[in-house]
Amino acid sequence: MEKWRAADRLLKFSSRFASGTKLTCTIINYDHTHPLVSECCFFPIPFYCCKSKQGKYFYSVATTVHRNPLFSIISPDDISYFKTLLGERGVVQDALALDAANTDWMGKYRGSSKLLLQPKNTEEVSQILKYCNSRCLAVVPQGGNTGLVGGSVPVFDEVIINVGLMRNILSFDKVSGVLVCEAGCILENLISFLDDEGFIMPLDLGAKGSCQIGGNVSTNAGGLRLLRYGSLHGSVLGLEAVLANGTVLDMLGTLRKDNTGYDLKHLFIGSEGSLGIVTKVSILTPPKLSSVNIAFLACEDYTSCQKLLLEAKKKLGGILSAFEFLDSDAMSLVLKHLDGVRNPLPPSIHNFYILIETTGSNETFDKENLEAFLLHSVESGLVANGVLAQDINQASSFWHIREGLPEALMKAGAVYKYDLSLPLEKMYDLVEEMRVQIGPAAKVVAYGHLGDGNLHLNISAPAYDDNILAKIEPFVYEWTSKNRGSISAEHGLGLMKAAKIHYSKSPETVRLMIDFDYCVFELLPDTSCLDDNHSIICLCLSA
Ligand SMILES: O=C(O)CC[C@@H](O)C(=O)O
Ligand SMILES: [Zn+2]
Repeated sequence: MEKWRAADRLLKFSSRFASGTKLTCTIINYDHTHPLVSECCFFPIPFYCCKSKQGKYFYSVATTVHRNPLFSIISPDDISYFKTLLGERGVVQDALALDAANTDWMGKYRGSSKLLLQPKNTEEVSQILKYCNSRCLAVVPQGGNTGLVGGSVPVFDEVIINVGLMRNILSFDKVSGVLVCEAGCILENLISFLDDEGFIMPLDLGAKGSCQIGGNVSTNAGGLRLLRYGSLHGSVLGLEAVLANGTVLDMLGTLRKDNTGYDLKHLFIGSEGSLGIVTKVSILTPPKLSSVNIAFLACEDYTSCQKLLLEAKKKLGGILSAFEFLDSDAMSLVLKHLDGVRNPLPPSIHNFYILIETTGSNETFDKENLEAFLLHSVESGLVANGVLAQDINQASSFWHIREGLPEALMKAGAVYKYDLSLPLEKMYDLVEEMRVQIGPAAKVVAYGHLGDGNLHLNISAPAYDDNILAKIEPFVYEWTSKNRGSISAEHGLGLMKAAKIHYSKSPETVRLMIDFDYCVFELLPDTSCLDDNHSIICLCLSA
């Protein structure tokens, strides 16, 4: 009987979910003979919790190809209900718009939703969720759909709820620097609003032109300024969220200090929409500092990059606002595939490139400080070559090299993306070992936020190929786990890594997450559980 334990546990969990909850399940290292899992081992499978007419809960499993017939299909009555609730504009059934919403930014994950809903306020979000819950309609929350791990698109035909029409800035307090806004605000719009007010967002990332702040918060997006301003767990002072059953949770505080009980907002930051839909956010923003300086440097070895980071922290201190790196393969790729990009340090290609940004309030001092740092780094042999941006255009051309990498990779062909946190001293060992592991079949391209230990390991190949994938995984996850890294530094788990959580979280931690979610939220989030044999059963809430 031992061998049925994983499946039994799955069954036990299923009775805990609200009827209509759709889950994705992957069973790893488990006996293939159980009827439940025999056909679906090693694949994420949709898993539905249903309520029978007698009120008894049961589960039903479909393969990745077949949709579970027990799960409700959108009916004309549902459409009428949503049109009455949201108006024509809020109910999108147009094929082109749906295709865009069903497909992730990389074109790698694709759902088949027939319905996209666009609520205009929290009450509408609440009504939608209450209705979908009662009708057994699966939903998937979506922001700007810029995610890289398949977390923002439907797995099958879930109703997509996009809060993009909820884009009002509700208040801004100059003295405290607290901005309160709706979840659908585009990050770049918030950045320019704050710029006019003399403030900045503590968050900046390449996808700023289309990502939404609700999605940023739900995925705990890291980005380029984390080194200076910390993670969103520090900057987000409050939020409002709607649970799967329609309950609105008002946690929209604007206070820096509030020690009254558990700080529940933190559960929503980074929970990838699994606990509910974030509808409003209050965020602490720092004042804009007048002097921004950027240097683009080259190092010949990874040890020098690490030493340079330490020196930068010591010599530039509080004004250091970014420390990004790319290796020579990343540089070659960006030069080849992005129009108008040129190497600021011609003519030769160096092994590593570092972008250092300082942000301060004393223009003369800050510039001289960075110049002196650069000079000293060249003299001491840490830096092979370097250049300081002379104007804003040159500064943005430096940033373009780093921020343009995801786009350059897309242009180069197929790409396998890994977003890892690793101890700094080990980080580049993985890249080198991966090169040996992969051989000539693909290019291993490394870049990332060196200042906060976040490596973006990208494997670029002419086309997707299972043989290449088999060389990458589970090697990359095992390596990361062995070195006590995280398999998701800032992109989240999504569909890509929901089943891999055990590489970064202990069985006890994962089990606590699940038990907690059941007790408090009466649902299961995008997470995993372990059976008693330490096989992994991963469950990922889509509704
Ligand atoms: O392309 C990637 O792997 C990382 C994307 C993004 O997080 C970045 O830092 O540019
Ligand atoms: Zn990043």
